[in-house]
Amino acid sequence: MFNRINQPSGDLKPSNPPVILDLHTSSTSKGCPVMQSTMEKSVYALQDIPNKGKGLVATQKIPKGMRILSEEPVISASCFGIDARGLQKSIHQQVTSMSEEKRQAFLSMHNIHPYKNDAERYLGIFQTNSLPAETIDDIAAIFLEACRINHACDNNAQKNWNEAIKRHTVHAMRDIDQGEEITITYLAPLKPRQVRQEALKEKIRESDRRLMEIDRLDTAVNILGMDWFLVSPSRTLGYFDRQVRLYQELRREDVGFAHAFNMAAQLSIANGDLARGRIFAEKGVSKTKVGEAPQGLSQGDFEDWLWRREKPMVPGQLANLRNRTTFPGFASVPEENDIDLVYYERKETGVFTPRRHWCFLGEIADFGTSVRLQMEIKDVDGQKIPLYFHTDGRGAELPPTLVQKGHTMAILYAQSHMFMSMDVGIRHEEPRLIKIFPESLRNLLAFND
Ligand SMILES: C[S@@+](CC[C@H](N)C(=O)[O-])C[C@H]1O[C@@H](n2cnc3c(N)ncnc32)[C@H](O)[C@@H]1O
Repeated sequence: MFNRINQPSGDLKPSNPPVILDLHTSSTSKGCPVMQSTMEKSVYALQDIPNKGKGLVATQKIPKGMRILSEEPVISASCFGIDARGLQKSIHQQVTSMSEEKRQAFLSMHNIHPYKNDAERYLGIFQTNSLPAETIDDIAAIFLEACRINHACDNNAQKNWNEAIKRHTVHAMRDIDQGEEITITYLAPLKPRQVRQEALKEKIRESDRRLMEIDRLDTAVNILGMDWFLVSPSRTLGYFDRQVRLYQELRREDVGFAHAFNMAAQLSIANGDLARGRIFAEKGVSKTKVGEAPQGLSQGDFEDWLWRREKPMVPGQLANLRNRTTFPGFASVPEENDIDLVYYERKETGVFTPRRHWCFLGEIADFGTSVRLQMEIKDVDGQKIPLYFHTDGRGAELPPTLVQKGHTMAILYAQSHMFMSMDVGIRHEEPRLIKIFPESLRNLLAFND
């Protein structure tokens, strides 16, 4: 079997003087074509690095925590349960079915293994460069850009396979200066499945502990009753301070996070501290995902939108796809674990059911199938979210001709779901509630207009 794949072995050849190559053009340099990354704007370039071959170098200052790249594999293979011949065949097939541009980029990668033919050469490149691409099962993969990152013991970036979006991501672990090489560590070996599962469970337990503490702090404020902001203001302010920190630790700077700032603003203003009140209110607003306010509405229609007043539909009236109450962006769909009374009402039986219809529209930006159909979809605000099919057919019930990039999904009663990876998206379970339009979202809105 091949080397443990996240530890490419090093050979220290002297290299040419540095040549900066923009990874985001389709130009070639020294027979080394490069691929377009998923990022809008590159923050790195491929460059010759003395004694290391090539590597990625920051083209601008990269702040700590920033996602440097997010990339899908071009080749992947299981490390276990396949013999060397089977692996070689699989890699060969994948390389020969690649586009010419990708194949050239693959062939320009480093290879420390001798070879006598194409199949051996492709396998050698795979073995020299592949990275893990599966959290649970042992899949290794080639990423044309991420695999160019060299090792350092004091690495400034961290690699990670993100199971929710099925992409390899690299984040800055500290501020990286312009011109500095981006490095990761190769040394963390893949741990046995049981250890990784336990680590994942521990991560979830830790996250649950923080969420429960946030909830307890909410309860503590509720117990104070109507006059919560007058009772022990500094202690109550401490509750919100703690909530904000917990949200930061959870990396969930979303609605709850903004709410904690808004509560701190109300508390400060009620106690005459207008300076803090204003700062907290501004922070609360800046942390809130703000969708577009509709343009060009009459005063009456604007007020209807503002207060979410619904006008009764007349029979035969076509739905207005621009109506954000009925067709909300992802930031406004209800959370799965909250009972949002804007969307749900309680029936006499005690069960909550949708009080009205809503339909989430999102254009397919990308899709793939491994265990199940999964997509990356872009909503009306341009937000990209993962969509996973947990239907009985795991997405196979959808006509393949319709599952195409650029087509638009319509999902009735969509809810947001937090996956184990902490990514937030849609977990879709009911085939009858989904429809695909063979049109871009932009075209649908244009037809609507
Ligand atoms: C995954 S590749 C990294 C990109 C590679 N430098 C290239 O030109 O494409 C791994 C190879 O890079 C080289 N390498 C990585 N880190 C190195 C280091 N710290 N010192 C020397 N060589 C290194 C070794 O040759 C290793 O086999």
